[in-house]
Parts: sequence; structure tokens; C-alpha cells
Amino acid sequence: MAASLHVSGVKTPYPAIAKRASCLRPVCSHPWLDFSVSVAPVYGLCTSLKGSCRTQDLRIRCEAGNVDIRNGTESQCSEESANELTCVMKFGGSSVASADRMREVANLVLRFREERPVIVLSAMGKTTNKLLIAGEKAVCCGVANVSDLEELSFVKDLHLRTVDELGVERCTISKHLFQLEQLLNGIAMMKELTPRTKDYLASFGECMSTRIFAAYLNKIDVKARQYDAFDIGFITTDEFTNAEILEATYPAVAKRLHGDWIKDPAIPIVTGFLGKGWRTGAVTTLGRGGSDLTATTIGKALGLGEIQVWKDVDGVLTCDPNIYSRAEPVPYLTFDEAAELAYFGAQVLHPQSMRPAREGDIPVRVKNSYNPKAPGTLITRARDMSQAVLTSIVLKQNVTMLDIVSTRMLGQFGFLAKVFSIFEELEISVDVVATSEVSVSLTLDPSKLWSRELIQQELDHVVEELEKIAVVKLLQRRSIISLIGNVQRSSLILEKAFHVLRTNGVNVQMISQGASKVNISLIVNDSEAEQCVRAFHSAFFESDILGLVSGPESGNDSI
Ligand SMILES: Nc1ncnc2c1ncn2[C@@H]1O[C@H](COP(=O)(O)OP(=O)(O)O)[C@@H](O)[C@H]1O
Ligand SMILES: N[C@@H](CC(=O)OP(=O)(O)O)C(=O)O
Repeated sequence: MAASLHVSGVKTPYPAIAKRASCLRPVCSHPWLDFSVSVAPVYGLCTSLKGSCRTQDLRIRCEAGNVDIRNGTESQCSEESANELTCVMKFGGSSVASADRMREVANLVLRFREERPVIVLSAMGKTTNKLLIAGEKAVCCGVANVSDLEELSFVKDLHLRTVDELGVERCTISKHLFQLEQLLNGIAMMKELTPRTKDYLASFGECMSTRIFAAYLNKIDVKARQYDAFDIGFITTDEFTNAEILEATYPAVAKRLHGDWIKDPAIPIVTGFLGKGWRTGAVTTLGRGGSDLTATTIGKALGLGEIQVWKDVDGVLTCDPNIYSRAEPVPYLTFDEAAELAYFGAQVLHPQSMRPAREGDIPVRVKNSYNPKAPGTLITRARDMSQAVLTSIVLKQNVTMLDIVSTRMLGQFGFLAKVFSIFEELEISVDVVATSEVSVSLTLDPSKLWSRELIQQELDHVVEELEKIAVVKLLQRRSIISLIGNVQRSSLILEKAFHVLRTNGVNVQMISQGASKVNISLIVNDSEAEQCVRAFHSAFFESDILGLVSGPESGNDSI
């Protein structure tokens, strides 16, 4: 569609793209643009281009290349930059759960074709869960029964049905299906499923979804190239099931993807979630939900303009919609808020995924592949906090808490040092901490404990060690409710929160406001936690909280 376009100054903060634009040649310093362009509406928005378009959602093209309108400046891409990969689009399991969904995702990718995206895919639907359950069952079902495992049949049927419905060759995945069954036979024979084998087993999900998707794009004449992350430089620690990405990954991945693109452009389709252990050379996984981290790592490695994370919800929501159905999308978040939210248990983002985006200063957009028109959530370094009170409520359940009171065998300084050195020696992560001179209460990171066996023995061992210097109370089945928001308004948040807790008859067992300044954590009993989240949501998001306040609370009330 050719159109004449008038755009005034852009309000949305878009630092990474602005940075990128600054290396391009400005064509005009005037804050108004007035020329004839070919317009590609993104997400189905802005087909009418006059006046108040959401300019952050617009890409405007003219024949000479891309014209970017960012932070009120305009610039024209050089020939060279017009040829680069510019964004990453990650689609989670829910987005690619069937042949129909893969077609939908292909349409979305085509809408962004001019952006030259890198695509990251998770395994189809619940494939990862099914593979891991099949592995557990294979340990004790006997080799003769492996081929009858319900989960293996499910995975085979799903993938074969998908290739058939998409009209791609079965040979795209037949080798993987064969190897998968061989692996399960091996597990049955050994009667053992090690973390290393678990990762290799889980990798079949992403290896197959990406092969199917790339084959489908090629079938519809969109040139695509499949990549296994462990073959293109995703180097990790050898901490199977929860590996960390090492620095060497960034240059290696950039070199491979960029090099291939320059030689022979084809949309890269990369497996999410997977890496290669630097010592063992074996396949590793980045922890459940790890494809988000794959996407942000690629974004940083290639210095891309935007990282899109496509889910089955309208962005990051004010709380888990499974706990409270009236949760609403949060339009803007900072990296710090998103990181805190993810770390404290919001399933929507992988806990480590914000780190590369923050380091590369690359905006992350969380979108709904089932509802692409919804604006989603934009995550950037900074945002306007003047009206912000609470952003989101996050619940982490089944947490273990320890109350540790000094027996005064050690001095005040020695006490805390000794407590934390015990956790260091036992390699157990601590989540929330509150201290006084002679006591400390803390929660243990359940994901770190769950990833191991012998949980109870480990806990007993911690308690035994701590009891050498303190009186210890182990409290299980606790929940952490994290209030993520503008801690500049902490008094207002706490006043409101405690009012809600009192009216619901809930006693808080520990409270912590960390140095991050975006999070207040409250520890309550598991049995009371969901009810609290719903009550907090009503109080903070379904009433005019700023309107209720007068005086200093209505502004930024930092002391
Ligand atoms: N605060 C939240 N905002 C959005 N979704 C949330 C939140 N907390 C939990 N969720 C859950 O996270 C799911 C999306 O994450 P995930 O399943 O990892 O997506 P995908 O597999 O598409 O990457 C949603 O369907 C929702 O049920
Ligand atoms: N397939 C992996 C990795 C992942 O990121 O999945 P998803 O994007 O569907 O959460 C998992 O289930 O953990």
C-alpha cells in the first residue's frame, strides 16, 4: 500500500534501536516525515497511517532501504545494514503445538520477512514433558515394553501427523524418531536415567520441531536453514538439566549465523533450550523454558534490534492467569522488573533470559501468537515510572524456609559469614533473606533443590551443619509472594498489602525488600497463598490505588 505519512515525535523508549540507528546515515533532522512510502503494517495494526499510529509497531520502507522512525529521528539504512539479520522471533511450545499452529507461525514469520528474523523454536506442545516421562518409565519398564510406552507413541504420532499434514517428507524426522526409541531402549537396558541422558533425551523435541518447520518453509518457497544450537557455538557449563551459557557462545554464534547469512541468505531456524557442555561435549539443556534464553542470547550475539518472544498469552500479565483469570497484560516493563518477575517464578519468562537482553540493551517484546494484534509487553532498560505502583504479583509455591538463631558461639560478624559458608559448601542457593543481629531467616531456591535427587537428605544435612552454631527451625510448604513494582512507593504498597493480609486473616512469616528496588517478597503458608494473590490483585489492579492516596504518596515518595 503506498501512502503519504505524517509522524510526530515518538514517545516510546527504544534505546537499543536508537543506538543501532545512530550508526546509520540520517536523512532528515526534521521531526515530521512527509513522503510516499510502501508501508508494511506489523501485527495487523496501523493500516490507516494518519495521526496517532503506534509508531513503535511500524516499519516503514522506501525503495532505498529501511527508514526507521525511532525516538523522533529518522535515518536511512545503508546498503550493508539492509542486508543484516535484524530481529529474533522465539515461538514457545504452545505456539507450535500442531500443524495448524506451525502454519500460523509461518504466516507470522512471513509478515516479518523484511526484518530478516532469526527464528528460535521450542519443542511442539508438551513434547518435553512426554519425553522426560518416557525416560522415567523406561528405567523400570523393561526393553521389551519400550515401544509400547504411551508417551513414546504420543511423540511419534504428533510428529508424524504434523509432517503429513504440512506435506513435508517423513524422512525429515524419521532418523530422530528411530534414535529416540534406541535411546529409550538403552535407558531400559541400563535401568538408569542420568541428568546427561535426560538432556540428550529432551533434545529430540527441539531437534524435530525445527526440522519440520524449516522443511515446511522451504516447501512453501521461503528459504530456511535449520540449526542445532549445540552445533553452532552454544557453549555451556556441564551442569546437565540446568546449564549456564558461557561467554564464548556470543562470538561463536554470531560468526556462524552471520557468516552463513552473508554467504547464502536463508531464514535461520534454531533449536531453543539446547547447548553443548564445554568439557563433556555432550548436549545440555538450559533449564525448563530455556528457549527464551536461547532467543535473548542470539539477540545479544548478533546485536539485533529486537527480541520477540511469542507465547499463548497477551504478554506478561499482572499475575498468573491460572491463579486468577482477571489478570491483565502489563504494557511496559524494565529489564530489572522482568528479571525479578521471572526469577521469582512467573513461568512466562525463563529466569536468566533477561541478562543477555539487558547487557545488549535490546528491547524484548512478549507477544501472543494466538492473538498477534494484542500489543503485548515491551521490556526495555527504563520506562516512565511516574504512575507505576504495582506491576505484577508472582507466586512461588512449595518453598522451604529456615529460621536460624545464633547460639552465640560466634561473634555477630562470624555468625552470618558461617551460615552462608555452609550454603556455599553444600552448593545450595538461597532466595529470600531477612536478618537481625543474631538470627537469619531464609528460603531455599526450590528449582535448585528439585533438580537433584535426595532432597530430604540434603535438607537434613544443611540442618545438621547449621545446628553446630545455631538453633534451626525447618519450615516446609511455604510460598513466596513477590510484589514487583515501583518500590519508590514501598510505603503505599506495604500499607495496602498489610491491609489485605489482615482482612484475609493471613500472617506474614517473613518479609524482604532487596537492593533491586523492584521487589517486595512476603512469605506465607502454601495453603493461604493463592487466596492472597487474588486478594492482592483486586486491591492493587481493580481499584484506583493512586486516587485513594493524598500527600506525598501520590508522588515518588522515596525518603
Ligand atoms: N505473570 C504471568 N504472565 C503471563 N503468563 C504467565 C504468568 N505467570 C504464569 N504464566 C503462564 O505462563 C504461560 C506462558 O509461558 P510458557 O508456557 O513458558 O510459554 P511458551 O511455552 O509459549 O514459551 C502462560 O500460558 C501462563 O499460563
Ligand atoms: N521445550 C523446553 C524449552 C522451552 O523453552 O519450552 P517453552 O518455550 O514451551 O516454555 C521446555 O519445555 O522446557
